[in-house]
Order: sequence, then structure tokens, then C-alpha cells
Amino acid sequence: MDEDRDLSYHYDNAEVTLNVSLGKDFTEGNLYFGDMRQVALSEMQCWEVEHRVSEGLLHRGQQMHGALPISSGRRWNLIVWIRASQERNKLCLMCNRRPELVEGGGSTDGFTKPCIAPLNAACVTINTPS
Ligand SMILES: O=C(O)CCC(=O)C(=O)O
Ligand SMILES: [Fe+2]
Repeated sequence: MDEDRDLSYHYDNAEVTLNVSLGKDFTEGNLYFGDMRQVALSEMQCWEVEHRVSEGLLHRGQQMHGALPISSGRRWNLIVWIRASQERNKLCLMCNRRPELVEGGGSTDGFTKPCIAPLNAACVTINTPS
């Protein structure tokens, strides 16, 4: 709390993300979006999206995005990362490999083992739009 004034460019470990602006009072701090994570950062275009308080924004989790710095106030958001096991069982978004599945009970379709690969540095590069 009180420390994160912005959020660098990244993609989410989710198929779809819901981002709801809860307020409170803040200035600046817009979201920005780029292409899907597979596009080279050097070729990516970014655009800014105004995110008004009480509005929800639904985006693909693998679309690159970030939050610009706020210049005053406090910015609260509700973030819901929505994951689909059918998709995630095919590919781990964090290491780009097919995950090993652990048997689940009942009607589950498997759970992934913890990912041991280091985070891809390209995913956490700070690259704010000009
Ligand atoms: O601060 C925001 O609105 C973005 C948050 C976000 O992208 C995340 O938590 O994955
Ligand atoms: Fe995110």
C-alpha cells in the first residue's frame, strides 16, 4: 500500500482479466495496452485507455498492458484473473511449456505442477508509451 504508483508492462497468467476501477480519488494512472505477448516488444504499439471509476474493463490476459503512474491520490482496482484449465493444460503462459498434469480426484481434468521456470525477463520490461 502507498508504494506502487504504476505497474510496468506485463501480461497476466490468465486467459481473461477483469479490471474494475474502484476509485478512490486519483489523477492520471490510465491503463495502456499493446499487442498480444507473442509480438516483439520492438514492434509493439501501445495505446492509452481511460479507465473511469466504477467501470470494468475486460481484456485478454495475454495482451500486454500496464498502468501509468498516478500523480496524486489513491487508485484502487479489483482485478479478477480468469483461468480456463482446458487452455492452461496445453501451455503454461509463464514458461511456454506444456505443463505436467497431476491427477485430480472426481471430474477434474488435472492440475498443473508448480512452474519451476524463471520468469521471462521480456515480460517484465518497463516500456511505457510516449
Ligand atoms: O493497476 C491496474 O489497473 C492493472 C493491474 C494489472 O494489470 C494486474 O494486476 O495484472
Ligand atoms: Fe495485469
